Amino acid sequence: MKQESPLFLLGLLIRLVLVVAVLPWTQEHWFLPFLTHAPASNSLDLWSDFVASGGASNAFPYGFIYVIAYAPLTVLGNVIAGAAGAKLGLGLTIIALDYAMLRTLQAFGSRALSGKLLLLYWLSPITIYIGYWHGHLDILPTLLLSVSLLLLKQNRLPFSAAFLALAIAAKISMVIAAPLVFAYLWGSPRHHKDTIAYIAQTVLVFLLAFGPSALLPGFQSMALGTPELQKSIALAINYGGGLTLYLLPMVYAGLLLTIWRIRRLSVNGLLCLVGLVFLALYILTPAAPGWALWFTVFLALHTAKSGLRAGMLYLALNISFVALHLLVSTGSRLLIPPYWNLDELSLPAGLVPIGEPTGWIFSLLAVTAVAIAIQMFREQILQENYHLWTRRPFVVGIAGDSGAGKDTLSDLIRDMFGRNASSAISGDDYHSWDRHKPMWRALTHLHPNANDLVRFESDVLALSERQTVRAPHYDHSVGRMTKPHRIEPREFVIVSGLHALYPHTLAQRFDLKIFLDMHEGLRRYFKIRRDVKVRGHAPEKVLRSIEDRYPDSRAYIQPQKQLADIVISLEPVREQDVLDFDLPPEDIALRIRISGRHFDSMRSLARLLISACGLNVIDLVHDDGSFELLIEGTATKGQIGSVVPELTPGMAEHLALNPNWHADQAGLLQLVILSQIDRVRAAAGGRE
Ligand SMILES: Nc1ncnc2c1ncn2[C@@H]1O[C@H](COP(=O)(O)OP(=O)(O)O)[C@@H](O)[C@H]1O
Ligand SMILES: O=C(COP(=O)(O)O)[C@H](O)[C@H](O)COP(=O)(O)O
Repeated sequence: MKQESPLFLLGLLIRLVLVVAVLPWTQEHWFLPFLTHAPASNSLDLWSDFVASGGASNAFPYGFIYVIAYAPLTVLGNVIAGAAGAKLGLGLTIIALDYAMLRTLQAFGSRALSGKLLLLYWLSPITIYIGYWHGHLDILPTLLLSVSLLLLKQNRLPFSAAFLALAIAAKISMVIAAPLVFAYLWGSPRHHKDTIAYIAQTVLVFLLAFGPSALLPGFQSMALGTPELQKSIALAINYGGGLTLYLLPMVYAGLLLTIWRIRRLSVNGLLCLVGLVFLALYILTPAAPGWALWFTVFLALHTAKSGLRAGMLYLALNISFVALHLLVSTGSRLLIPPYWNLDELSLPAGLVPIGEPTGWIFSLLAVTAVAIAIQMFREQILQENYHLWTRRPFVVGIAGDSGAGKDTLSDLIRDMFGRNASSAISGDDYHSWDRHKPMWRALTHLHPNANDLVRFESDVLALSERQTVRAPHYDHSVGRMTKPHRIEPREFVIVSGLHALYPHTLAQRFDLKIFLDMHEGLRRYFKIRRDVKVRGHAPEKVLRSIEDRYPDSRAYIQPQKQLADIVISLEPVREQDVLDFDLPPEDIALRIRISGRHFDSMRSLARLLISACGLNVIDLVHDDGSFELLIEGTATKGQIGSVVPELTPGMAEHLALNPNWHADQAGLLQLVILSQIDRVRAAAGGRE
């Protein structure tokens, strides 16, 4: 075991002492007799055989998943050392599963959370009470479900589905988590298409894992006939006249609707909702103490990420839970002197309560649980930055002169987030006339009046409000308007165009405003090569149009630079390279010059580019707080991708499953934009 920290050793010591020194009533009267009888059973129907041998009819309402997990060490211990060995074997199995649970929780969070989870989970009075004093075996389904959610976070969907199925096969009540997982997948752009397959895999593995037990009469009567499922409607408001309001189903439906409303839930948000569902199940039904473990793992994770107030609430919940169940649930008896029977404690007789003391304690527990639920929902769902700006798209505006690289940068951004999470709209599609119209003798494309900026602005605003638009389309290969095309609203909307930042009301709507201020010689090089080779123009016509457009560029394009959050310029390292229009672009070494006002986000990028990619990065911070960053050198796609987790840890769930990172300055531009989007995310109230 890797956890040598004092807190871990303390938790392990407490567990070992309790395993040795106390015998829980549930284990003594139910679980140990059933598990030690299993080898003697002469049929697969362990449950019928056990009852026929005089065992309790409700001793082990669990299927083969539980038997496979808990029987080996229990039976081995029984063979070696009789009842004491069986108890030790079962106790060690619970500790092993508990340790796996701790490691799974630590895998969810960053390293900083590992220490907190030792305190919040490994030393939680709830987890110790349930597993070692009350003796319930709920750690198994809880662990299986948590592993399923961790695999989901790691995008390993088939394995996640399998573990979800095993969790439900282990404990049917776990099924209430399944619709939440399915709704998360359905609302996620990166996993939407995998939802049906995930559900099918879950059902298939469940049938394989649960089927063998479910076919056995003994299991049916012991496990399926129990009143457990009835408990889910136990708390109801009866209005009379046959009208009853079932509270748990109502709360559950509300949480499911929350996922539907949020559209793009993060895994953190899903974990929070699963924890809330289990918390509601515990508070709104006469739940067995073991059910509290199901929500405790999620509350521990939330508390580890939250602050002191969450910690105090979590402590109050733990204390009230243990106090309540020491009074109302079976416990243990001591196996060492003075051999006290502690399986049922009660308050001192002299205490004259007002009402039921346990009622007061349970009410305190319920109030604490509701307070935690509200805080979790607020912090992990409402405030969680994912929700803040997945309610509306994140809109990036890119302006610049003709040939400055607007469409190229738009594609580079979409390569990071994926086409199913990003949409693009181009100002070129809003030219007022086709290429060969006589109007172009009076106006250039750079003049605002030569473009339908009213419709351009209206369509961009519609997309930013999550409305689908039918945009016009200008086909550069033929030089005229063709069939309009649908643009769906996605999480990221990339707006590029000569006048993208020109309408002030439009510029205010952008979350990130970029101006491309390409080196003039390089721009001419790129524009001539593109307009001649791709758009079919004559070289002399392109050169003439560059000159003719210069006044409009100064009047309408360049002023947009002032509105930009960041100005990006591409420059040739060797000026003479761009004079040779026949020189292939890949032979031209480029340098990126960035200027803006938010240098902090650029500082961490600069540091990473130097350390991880060995690039030459010079940063200049001016007296007015603005900065310039010069980046020169080459980087492989692998280096670009390797920088991302450290540069923008909070962006992981927004990126495509397999982002298309580019090499060299195209990849560097991707990192610059990603770090700027992350900066805006953090400023919008995000954390991490
Ligand atoms: N960062 C870049 N790296 C390499 N080539 C670029 C880059 N930006 C633009 N180009 C090239 O310059 C030409 C014009 O780019 P484009 O994106 O069409 O500009 P705009 O959309 O601003 O008119 C294209 O041929 C493109 O390949
Ligand atoms: O200046 C531009 C704007 O496009 P961009 O910013 O992409 O250069 C183009 O010349 C016009 O769109 C007309 O296109 P065409 O020259 O094909 O008629």
